[in-house]
Amino acid sequence: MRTRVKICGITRPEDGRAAAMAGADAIGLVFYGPSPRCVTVAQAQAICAALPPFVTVTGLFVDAPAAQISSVLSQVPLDLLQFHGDESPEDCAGFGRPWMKALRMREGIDVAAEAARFHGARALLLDAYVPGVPGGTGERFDWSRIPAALPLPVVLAGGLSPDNVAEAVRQVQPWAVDVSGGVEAQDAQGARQPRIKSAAAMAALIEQVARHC
Ligand SMILES: O=C(O)c1ccccc1NCC(=O)[C@H](O)[C@H](O)COP(=O)(O)O
Repeated sequence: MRTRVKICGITRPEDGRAAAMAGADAIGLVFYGPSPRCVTVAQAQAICAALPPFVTVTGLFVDAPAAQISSVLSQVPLDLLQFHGDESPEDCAGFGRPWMKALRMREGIDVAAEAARFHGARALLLDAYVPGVPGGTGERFDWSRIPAALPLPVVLAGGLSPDNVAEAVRQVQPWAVDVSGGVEAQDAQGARQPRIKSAAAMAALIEQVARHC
């Protein structure tokens, strides 16, 4: 099975296109105000317009009001919703669109029970738990905590980069990997630039996935 790749936190049309050209299966658009990667509807529309076909556009929300999600859905051609907060299964299913649920791997979480609870999801996205930061943390979690047999496809997230994604794919064999900070551009001091992706890093990550899945 080929492991799919989603590049999350795209904020610029050229980065969406570069992700697609590098072979990304999906991109993520963050509709969460406090995120440094948040996009407006107009920015999201421009990114979508720049994409070739067959790239899944995912809209990410964190405990957003239903009216906000509906408003975005009426203006942006999202293929998939990603719920990254404390949404209930009913909240997630309320839009008539395919969706996946992010689980932050806090101490003691029962992933199998959560999978049963969110059985209507297309996938479970497993991400690092960092108190106070819902996502895009750049942190890894202990992949051995993922139960071997889950009833839903697993999207592995959290601190992945071209340097560790091969190990992640070998160890976890997820349906997909989801990467944000690990493919961001860096400034002269090596600090990540959250609104800019590195085309070279995206290509390197996708090549690593292709070679090791
Ligand atoms: O990217 C964000 O800023 C973000 C903010 C709030 C909730 C979720 C967010 N990102 C979700 C993603 O799907 C990321 O790809 C995932 O958390 C992994 O991020 P990273 O560790 O930086 O690769």
